[in-house]
Formats: sequence, structure tokens, C-alpha cells
Amino acid sequence: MLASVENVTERSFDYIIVGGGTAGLVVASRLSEDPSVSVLVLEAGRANLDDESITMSGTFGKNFFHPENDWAFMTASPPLTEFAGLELNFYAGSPKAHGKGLGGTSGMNFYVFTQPPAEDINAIERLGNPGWNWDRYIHYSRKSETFIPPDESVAKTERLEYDAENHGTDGPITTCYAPMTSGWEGLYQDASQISLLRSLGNLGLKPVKDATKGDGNGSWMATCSVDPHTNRRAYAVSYLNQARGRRNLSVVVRAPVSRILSAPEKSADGKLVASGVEFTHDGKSYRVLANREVILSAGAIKSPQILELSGIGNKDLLSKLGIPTKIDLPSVGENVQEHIFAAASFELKDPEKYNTLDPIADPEVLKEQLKLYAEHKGLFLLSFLGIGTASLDRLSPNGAALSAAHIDKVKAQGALRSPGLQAQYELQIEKLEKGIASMELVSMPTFLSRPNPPEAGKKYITIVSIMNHPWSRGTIHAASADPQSPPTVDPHYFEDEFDLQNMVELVKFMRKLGKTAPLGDIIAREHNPGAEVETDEQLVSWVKKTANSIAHTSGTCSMLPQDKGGVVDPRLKVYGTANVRVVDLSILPLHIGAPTQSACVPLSSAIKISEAMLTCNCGERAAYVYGMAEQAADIIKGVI
Ligand SMILES: Cc1cc2nc3c(=O)[nH]c(=O)nc-3n(C[C@H](O)[C@H](O)[C@H](O)COP(=O)(O)OP(=O)(O)OC[C@H]3O[C@@H](n4cnc5c(N)ncnc54)[C@H](O)[C@@H]3O)c2cc1C
Repeated sequence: MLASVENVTERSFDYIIVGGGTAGLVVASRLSEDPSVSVLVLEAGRANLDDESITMSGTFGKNFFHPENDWAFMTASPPLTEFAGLELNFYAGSPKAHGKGLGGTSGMNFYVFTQPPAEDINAIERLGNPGWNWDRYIHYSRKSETFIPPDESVAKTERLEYDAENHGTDGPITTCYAPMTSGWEGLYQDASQISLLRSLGNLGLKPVKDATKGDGNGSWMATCSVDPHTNRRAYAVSYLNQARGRRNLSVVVRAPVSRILSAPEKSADGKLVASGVEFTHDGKSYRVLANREVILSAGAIKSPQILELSGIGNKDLLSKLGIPTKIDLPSVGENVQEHIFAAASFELKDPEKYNTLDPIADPEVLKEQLKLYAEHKGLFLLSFLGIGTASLDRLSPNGAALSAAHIDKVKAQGALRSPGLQAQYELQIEKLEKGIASMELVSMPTFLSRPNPPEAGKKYITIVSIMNHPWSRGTIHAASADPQSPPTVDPHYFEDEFDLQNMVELVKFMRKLGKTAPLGDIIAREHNPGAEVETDEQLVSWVKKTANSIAHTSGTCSMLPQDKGGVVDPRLKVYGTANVRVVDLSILPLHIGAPTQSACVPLSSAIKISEAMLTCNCGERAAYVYGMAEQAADIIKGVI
């Protein structure tokens, strides 16, 4: 399966997949099920198949900034856009983690595996994409999953409530409830036990039974993509493992693709025909040829860049870069949407009673925990499970008024907007009016916030709050004609003031949660934002200093009608091409809200945890990407 450059160069394959990441490996595995077709995957990074820093559970963030495993894209510095009244400089030059190597970002994510609200998925279809609805999505998402239920006794004690029929039973990605829990998150049968979920319930976010059927609005314990028998990460490489031994699948690593090559003749209906791709290896340039299709799965940051380097994009931008335009498609690299988070940490009163990852900062504890991990025990089995989601008006006394004012403003400015953004905003307004959960809180048994650093010997809980339905839109474009240069990422965080207002109200809710019984009873003090942040003005300033992206970049190759800002059609074909598709998170045209999970435990020190995490972040959309890519594979095969 792993092939050398010499074995593939100048050869032709039916399908060439650019990027062996989350979506790319799903598509490669499904297409190669048919022995009569040949499939080639070209991955920029390494194979990484036995890399413990990827496969071991609980090593969140270990690969942040790793030169081989993380692209660590930087946002534009200084930001390209300035917005009146908003200081955006604080986001300039901040890194965005993205996995490199086989498995892509599924090999560095925090492995929460849950589902978004059904309305968010149905919105994709309503934007002009027939067949991209909840029913189909959940069918494909379940196809990717094998859920391993907890032991009955554990499920009873922890009150882990799930519906087995909401989960897959024989997909490549194994999911489970984390084998070790913090002791303060779940509902627990023993009602006297401290419970985050009960505090969330006391604030109106009532526990929901198994949020994976598209109705997550309240609080619950999330599952994660880990194999509980081995305590190893279950990630896109599990798809590759299923395809091992297939002679029709070749995978070449360390082979970054520079551009798509086009045939001299157009198709009968006048479309550009991709004839293959150009890639490099050890500094030399090579070509491979495509009999049928080129499929871009290089992720939301690199896929638009590769299109632009191939002459597909905004002609003005391409001409400035000296790239001849083959298809003038101005939407490439536009409509960028990001989830933004801010985190509050609370010091625990009785540290010995609870499990957190903080002690791993001590090298002696680390050694001991590594030994325990070898016996399938200890802190590395912890995960981040407690989740709460709600609409702004349920979280904040100001929420209804802020939402109403925002809706009025958006409606009043409608005529000034592009038809594509207008269609997205109409759906976003509907979500606000219907109270669809757009805000999310994730609990983490460790320290992970800014600016006050953790104190040695103490234990913390962190609540991460995330804004899932942003109104701001950014851009990602090639910065030069050189494929080695990283693209320019200008995310426009908080360009729309409502995003900032949302975040500030969320932070107020987090602080309230830290004081609400029963959780509030075990908290000694709020460490961040901290007592010095009191007024609304100080809160805004703290949010601006500490909030960041959770690395769920989407939208750069949006699946939308072409006149509404589309780059790909509902069959995922790039407009104007006969045989180029995009299959990765870049096609998501309107962001989805799903429980997001985060924490980061480099094996070295807990201080690094917070530094790496707060600059690189966390996030989740892998569950969505698996389902989307499964559906894409059936589209490409002609099954649907
Ligand atoms: C830190 C972090 C934590 C996260 N936590 C979670 C979580 O807990 N749960 C969850 O569900 N999701 C999480 N996510 C999000 C989720 O993992 C991603 O959204 C998803 O994996 C993206 O899949 P993709 O296929 O779009 O891209 P990727 O998986 O990033 O795949 C792109 C691949 O293309 C390769 N590539 C790029 N350029 C080229 C080129 N020129 N030539 C060849 N190959 C190229 C890359 O190296 C990579 O392998 C997290 C993300 C991050 C960054």
C-alpha cells in the first residue's frame, strides 16, 4: 500500500486523492473497495503509523508545533483587514493547528465524537444542496462508527445514558465513553456526588439522553473516538487499515501536491479536464496522471490554495500572483468560518478527591502515569466529557434583547449583502429565532486558560466556551505562486460585533456556572478570568486577549450554487471542471454546532499544556467529516 515515488511517477490512476487526512483516507478506502479501479493517495506529511504521540490516548496537544506533524498555520500578521472600532491586532500571527501526515487532523484532534443539531445539517441542503440532509448524514456517520458501550455497572454508577441505536456498530472508527472520569462531571447515581451536569441543569441546561440523534440542546456526557480495549486513538488511519493488502490502492507520503494539471482539450461541455497532478518529493518535481478524477482532500486551509495555484480562483488575485487563470471562480478561499473559544479555570478545593491532568506536570508523576498507562490504568485514560449547549437567550438575561437587535440590524442591511451571504444569514436568523443551540461549553479536567498561570501542586477544572454559529467571515488565499509558501489566513474574528457580544455573555455564564451548586461547592476560586476582571469593559478586553479559534476552519470551497458563492456543486465537483472534486471540511458552507472537546497534555509539562492549547487550540468536526466523506464516496461511486 505504501508506495515509493518511483513506483507511481508518470503512471496513471483512476482516482488521485490529494491529502491522506481525515476525509482523504475515508474516500481512498471506500473507492478502493472496487478492485477494478486504481486509487493513489498523495500525502504531504509522513506515514506516522506507529507514532505513539498520535496513537496514545490522553496525549492531547503533544504534536502542537511539531515540525513534522502540525502545519501550524499562522494567521495574517498584521491582519489584512481592519474594522472600525475593533482592535483586531490581538489575533494577528496566532497559530492554527492542523494535522500533517497520514490521518491528518484526526491524528491530533481531541477525539470527542458527537453529532451536531439536525437543523444545522438540514441547513446545508436548504442552501441549495439536495441530498445533504440529516437523514442521509446520520446514515453515513453511523457507517463510520463502532460504538462500544460501557460495562453495565459503570453505566449505572455514572448514569451514562445512551441509545445504542443512535450509534454505528461496524464502522472503522471505534467510539466509547472515556475509561476514566474526573469524578465531578457526570450525573452519577449517587445524587450526593458533585456534578457539573446538575449545575448546568440548575442553570436551565437540562440533561439530555444521548445527544447523538440531532437534538443536543442541554447537557450530557460525550463519547470519544478511542478504542477502550487498547486505549489507542481511533482515527482516519483505521480506514487505511481496513484497506491494507488491496493492490489497487497506493499511498505515497512526503509528497506535497503543488498543482492540478489540466488537459489541453476541454470536455464536450466546455469544462476544464484535470489530467493529473504535480507533486514534489525530496525537492524534486514529479507528475502522476488521472484517468478519471482528481479529489482534493487537503483540508480547509490547503485545498483553496491548491486550486488557486492551479489557476482556479479569483482572476484578479491570480493575476497579482502571476498565475494564469484557467477558471475565474472568485469564491475560492472566501466564506471562511471559525469557531472561537474562551476558557475559564477554577481551582479545586479538595484536589485529592478528583482526577485531573495537572499532576502530570511533575516528571515523577508522569513516569508513574506512563507505567500505569501500559497497564490500561491512570490519568491518560481521562478525557473531556461534560458538554452543555444552548442558545444565547437561554444562557444570558441579555440574550433575547441582543439577538432581537442583531436580527433587526441584519434584516435592515439585507440589500447590501451578496445573495450567498444573505441566504446563510436568513438561516442563521431562523436558528436564533427557533433557539437552536449555538453556544457550547465543554468541561476539562485540567488547567487551560489565560492569562494567570497555574500554581504547582494545585488542581483545576476548566470550562471552555465556544461560539458555534459565527456571523463573521474570513478569507484564505495563496500568498504567492510558490507552493511552498503558506497561504494567507485572515479569519476576521469578531468582525461582526454580535460574535463578540455572544462570547462575552458566554463568559459571564461560565463564571456563573463556577458559583452554582453543586459544582460551585468544590471550587476554591476562579483563577481565570480572575477577580481583577469585573466590569463589562474588562471582560471585553479579556475576551479579546485570550479568545482564539478552535481550528474548525470551514467554508473555503463552499458547496453552494455558483451564484451564491459556491466553489463545488452538490456532487462536490468544482464549478467549471469536468473531474475535480473537493472532499474535506472546506466544503461546509455554513458552520455546524456540535459538542467540541478540548484539552492538551503534552507529556512534558502542564504549563506547556496551556501555552500550546491557548495558542493552537482544539476543536472538533471529525465526526462530521467522516459522515460527509462516506457520503462523498458513494456520490463518486455513483451509488447515490
Ligand atoms: C487541535 C484540534 C483538535 C480537534 N479536536 C476535535 C475533536 O475532539 N473532535 C472532532 O470531531 N474534531 C476535532 N477537531 C477537528 C477535526 O479533527 C477536523 O475538522 C478534521 O479532522 C478535518 O478533516 P479534513 O479531512 O478536512 O482535513 P485534515 O484531516 O486536516 O486532512 C488534510 C490532509 O491533507 C494533507 N495535505 C495538505 N496539503 C497537502 C498537499 N499540498 N499535498 C498533499 N497533502 C496535503 C495534510 O497533511 C492532511 O493530512 C480538532 C481539530 C484540531 C486542529
